[in-house]
Amino acid sequence: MESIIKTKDLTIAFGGHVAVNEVSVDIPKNQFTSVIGPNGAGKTTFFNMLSGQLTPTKGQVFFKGEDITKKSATERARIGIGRSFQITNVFPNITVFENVRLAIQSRENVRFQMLRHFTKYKAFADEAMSILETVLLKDRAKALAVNLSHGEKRKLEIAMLLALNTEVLLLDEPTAGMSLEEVPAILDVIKQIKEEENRTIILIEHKMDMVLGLSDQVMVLFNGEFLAQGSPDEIMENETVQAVYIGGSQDDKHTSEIGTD
Ligand SMILES: Nc1ncnc2c1ncn2[C@@H]1O[C@H](COP(=O)(O)OP(=O)(O)OP(=O)(O)O)[C@@H](O)[C@H]1O
Repeated sequence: MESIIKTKDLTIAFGGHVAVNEVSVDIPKNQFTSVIGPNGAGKTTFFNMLSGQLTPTKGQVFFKGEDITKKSATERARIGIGRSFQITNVFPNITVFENVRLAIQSRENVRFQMLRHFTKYKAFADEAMSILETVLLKDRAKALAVNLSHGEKRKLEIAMLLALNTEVLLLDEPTAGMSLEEVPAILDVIKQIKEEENRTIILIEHKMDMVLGLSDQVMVLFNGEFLAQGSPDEIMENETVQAVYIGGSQDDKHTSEIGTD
């Protein structure tokens, strides 16, 4: 299987604490890979090193064979690695539509300077509406971002990530904090993206049922260490994974399935 992202001995320490320890993995191209592991396993820290928000203490990140370890998050977005925006990147006092349109415009400005004439504006506007339709947020296009529910804000984050139009989408717990009614809608969105677009999706998720239903590949981290990688079935059958993660105490199990953040 062709890999798109590769890590070699990826390590980061905060003070004396090693949060990610010598993780070497291949993330397959055009596949859906989920990163799972109990709270504090190092999932978000690992993601931050893929997206360029954090610089590793040791080790390397490769994208299509190129060493990108020293590239900034902006440079990585430009070459094709996009990460779901935190809500701080959304302008609260403009509409949902305008947020997405501006994200598209910023993407285009990054690639080439363009004249802002009406046809270009219309192309951006049409694309923004199409993305909002994909993420099931078209009905809220005219709402101010500040007035969205938590679940709608997560959808807007995904919309803005799609607006970047990157080859790789990094999604960090897209359903975190959502109400139970909102989760299926966002699952549909992710399924739709997976089925319709030729993209590599890498997702951090606590909800095991979601991971198993959506993923082609699952990667397990535990205490900052790489534990296993394989198909959902292989991961479920892996005895080490069962011992430290799935078969943990009821409290651990609850935490890993439901998530706390
Ligand atoms: N900036 C930081 N400074 C110090 N310690 C950090 C920092 N970021 C993460 N850590 C520590 O690194 C470890 C891994 O954290 P990380 O957030 O990556 O785990 P996680 O698997 O994403 O957890 P969760 O599922 O709870 O989000 C934790 O022990 C955390 O406290």
